[in-house]
Amino acid sequence: MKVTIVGAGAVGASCAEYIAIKDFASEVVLLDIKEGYAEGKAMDLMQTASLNGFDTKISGTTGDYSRTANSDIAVITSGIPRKPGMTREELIGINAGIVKDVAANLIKHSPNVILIVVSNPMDTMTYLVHKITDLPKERIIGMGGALDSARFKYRLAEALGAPISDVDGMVIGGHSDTGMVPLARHATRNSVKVSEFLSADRLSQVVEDTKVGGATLTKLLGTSAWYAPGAAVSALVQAIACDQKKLFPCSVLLNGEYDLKDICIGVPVILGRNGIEKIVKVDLDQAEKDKMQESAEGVRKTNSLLQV
Ligand SMILES: NC(=O)C1=CN([C@@H]2O[C@H](COP(=O)(O)OP(=O)(O)OC[C@H]3O[C@@H](n4cnc5c(N)ncnc54)[C@H](O)[C@@H]3O)[C@@H](O)[C@H]2O)C=CC1
Ligand SMILES: O=C([O-])CC(=O)C(=O)O
Repeated sequence: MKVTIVGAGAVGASCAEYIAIKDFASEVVLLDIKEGYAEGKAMDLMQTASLNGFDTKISGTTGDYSRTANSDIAVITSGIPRKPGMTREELIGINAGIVKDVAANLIKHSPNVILIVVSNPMDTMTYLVHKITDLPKERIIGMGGALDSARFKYRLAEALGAPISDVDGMVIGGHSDTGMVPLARHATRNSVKVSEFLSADRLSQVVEDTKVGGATLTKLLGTSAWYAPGAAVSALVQAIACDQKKLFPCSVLLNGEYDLKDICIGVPVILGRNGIEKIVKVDLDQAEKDKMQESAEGVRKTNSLLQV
């Protein structure tokens, strides 16, 4: 199993580290445009192999896509992150050009690749990759919901005073400060609805804290987060590589599902060796449906800025 990660920055390197530690891939190639950067990150990570006990071979290259040839899975983490006070949508001007170029290069050398798009604004970048490539839609996956759901579980556990392993919950919708739709009505503590433990006010605080999860960390760190994003990407890569048939919310191209068409937005999917193996329909009530449509409007507004 060969995995390429383009963009050896904070998220790309974190993702490579988690993939290596989980030890399911034979090879990880890091590629960056900054001279020597991917090579340096790869060497540093390889020097953790004997300490962390993995056999995954990690290598780095400055811009040589021939080294990525025949990748099974490729992750796009190239592009600029936001600074405090910015929205993800403001990154579109620079990141659209980068993602376009990177996706074309990856597919040229690995026509059978499954692409995971991470660069922001992620739903729009995922849509862009659909527009400019002819990869089947099952092989283009945007990562956002897996991370947002992990943050939702963190906030739920905090409010409940419970261990995170007791908590389950999912976030669908757009990966943006206003567009996320945390499914609070469906969240559980060991099968019991969280509304049995939390007041409506406390639960809506959890929802709001979840939606601004990325912005909160960007303010604290001066740039956006990388550990949880890297872990979330590695979980998707593992689900595909190991044919796990796991369910994650991912940004995928919809054709009528959730009453949406010609848009990439977060919905629950089953991930396996073929990429997106199924889009899962969750029963939403009217308020949740309305939030999903509102979220889609926001994503469409950003999509309209694309020049494709
Ligand atoms: N979808 C999600 O849930 C998340 C998305 N992100 C996004 O991921 C992206 C990366 O974030 P960080 O790793 O923190 O940024 P970073 O600045 O640490 O790393 C980005 C890397 O991309 C490289 N790069 C730029 N243009 C390139 C090109 N044409 N080819 C190859 N490499 C290129 C840069 O040299 C840099 O090393 C950002 O757009 C950020 O907003 C970050 C966290 C979560
Ligand atoms: O907040 C950001 O800009 C990066 C990101 O998408 C996240 O951490 O959720």
